[in-house]
Amino acid sequence: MSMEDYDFLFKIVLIGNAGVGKTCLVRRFTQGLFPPGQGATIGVDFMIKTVEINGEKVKLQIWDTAGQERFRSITQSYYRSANALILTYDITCEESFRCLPEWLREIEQYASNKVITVLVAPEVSFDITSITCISCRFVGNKIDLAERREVSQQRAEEFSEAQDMYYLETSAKESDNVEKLFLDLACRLISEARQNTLVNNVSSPLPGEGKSISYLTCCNFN
Ligand SMILES: Nc1nc2c(ncn2[C@@H]2O[C@H](COP(=O)(O)OP(=O)(O)OP(=O)(O)O)[C@@H](O)[C@H]2O)c(=O)[nH]1
Repeated sequence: MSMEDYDFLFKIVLIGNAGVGKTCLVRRFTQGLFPPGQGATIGVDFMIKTVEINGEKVKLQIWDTAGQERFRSITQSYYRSANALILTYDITCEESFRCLPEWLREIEQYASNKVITVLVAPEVSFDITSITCISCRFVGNKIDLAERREVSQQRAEEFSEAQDMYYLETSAKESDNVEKLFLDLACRLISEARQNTLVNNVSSPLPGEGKSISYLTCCNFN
């Protein structure tokens, strides 16, 4: 991969319970489609999309992790070199929302210790007292199924405010807010890179490759 290919390269990792729609969000963004009969992700998968933002080429390496518990030890190893995490739940599945504190604990334990956001004490219903994390997005997917909604927008907003996380509701199926999710995140990462707040990382090996590649997080500081 030559450096001339892009001005920035960011690694974004999607996490959240099985079946919330992580793969569909990634495929909607990278391929512009809603895959039929999507099977569960096994371990970790990744896709790349290069976008242009304000005349600069931004390469997004998007890692789609399996939500199933049995893959957790594999997926955890991908958090550390992430520049951003997208924590996803399904608005029609209360359980996927109730598991969020567990995911936040995972982030605290396994993500980069580079502090960008300090999250404060959440609502009493959750038992996390404080957490630090890298740039995080909190996403409620499947808003096309509004009639089956189990988690109100207000509840999700309260949770995201308590955690100081940016919140967005999406539909991978209808393509609602999917571009916005990734492009806003890319903009934020560029501005963080410019402020020199991102650490240089070495990415995990690509599937099928036994070696690490050089990971350029920000080559364009002013
Ligand atoms: N109606 C609707 N269904 C969706 C949406 N996104 C995903 N789905 C469906 O939800 C199911 C699970 O989607 P996936 O993308 O495989 O979920 P995942 O989070 O990647 O699941 P794991 O790989 O097991 O972690 C599939 O049947 C999708 O068709 C959406 O925005 N709207």
